[in-house]
Amino acid sequence: MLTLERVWKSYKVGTFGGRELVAVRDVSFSVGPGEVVSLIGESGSGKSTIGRMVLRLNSISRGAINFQGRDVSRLRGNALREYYRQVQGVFQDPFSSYNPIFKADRVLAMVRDQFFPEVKPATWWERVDSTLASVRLDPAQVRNKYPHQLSGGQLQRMLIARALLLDIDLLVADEVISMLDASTRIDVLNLLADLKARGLGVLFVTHDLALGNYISTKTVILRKGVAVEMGDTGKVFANPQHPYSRILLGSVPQLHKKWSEVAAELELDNREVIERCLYHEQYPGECGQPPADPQQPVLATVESDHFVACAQEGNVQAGALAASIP
Ligand SMILES: Nc1ncnc2c1ncn2[C@@H]1O[C@H](COP(=O)(O)OP(=O)(O)OP(=O)(O)O)[C@@H](O)[C@H]1O
Repeated sequence: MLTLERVWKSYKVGTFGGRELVAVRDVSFSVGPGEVVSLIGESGSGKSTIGRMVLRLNSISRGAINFQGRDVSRLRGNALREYYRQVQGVFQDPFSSYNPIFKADRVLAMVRDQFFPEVKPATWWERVDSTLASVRLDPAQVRNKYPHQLSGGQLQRMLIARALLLDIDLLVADEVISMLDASTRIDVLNLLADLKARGLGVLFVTHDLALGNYISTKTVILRKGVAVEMGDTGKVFANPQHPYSRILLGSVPQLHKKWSEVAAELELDNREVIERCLYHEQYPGECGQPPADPQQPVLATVESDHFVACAQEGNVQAGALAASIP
């Protein structure tokens, strides 16, 4: 359904945009129907940039994102409108996604006006009510409310309901859980599991390993814009191969640990001697050096549905080395 093929993103930064920051480097993966794919990584690893490129909120510097066989960056007019009917995003801060002066009713009416003008109002409102009920919202309680009269969890579920009304195929869920309180978190997580069961694909952006492990079928571990390891969630979590993933996933059982503590350990790892590079056991070349053949795959196979990058990828040294787009 959704495929990223060797996607890069660089931002112009610094005074007058004189410097380039490579936020995403040569990342490829796919999301199929009924699949939840977690993008996991620390702050600044490029997770949101990938989500935003999928939603066309950021352009792609190199590579391609295809949805149902069509290059997303080439969609225009009706084809683009149809894309947004099929692919929607929900973000961390549900408050910022609403116009504060629009009641929920008005937002939901706009979906009909924009995408389904042929549906009769009575039929539309029946559809709205059953969709709200399906995300465990009481239509009578939420439809006539302004955003500030609803809780974060209710707003988040409203956004998911809006996406469902569009009958989407793919949801980009960017840190949708982080701002919610504990009981609402479980609700929204269970809702995402329902979506998976209905056959929707979900790109689940998170810095929370336990959440990623709980919800996803596939995991992509990002560091400094590089996918250092990816594959079937069970396999990646049970048998991590990249030095970064090993420390990162080694911290999963210690759920009390703060991200900053894990990050401090990871910085230590940068100075560790890398004993084994599975990637270079499969492909010729030297760790940390760009391959002679740019077409060479960026990940080696660990086992079926489980892939790993060079052990130096994503490290400080390698990041500096590959700072420019070829
Ligand atoms: N519009 C922008 N202009 C310049 N640099 C940007 C822009 N957006 C993101 N970046 C940079 O790109 C890198 C990746 O950012 P991104 O937001 O994708 O990371 P992230 O993994 O989602 O982080 P977080 O979990 O903190 O949201 C960071 O170094 C960030 O500072």
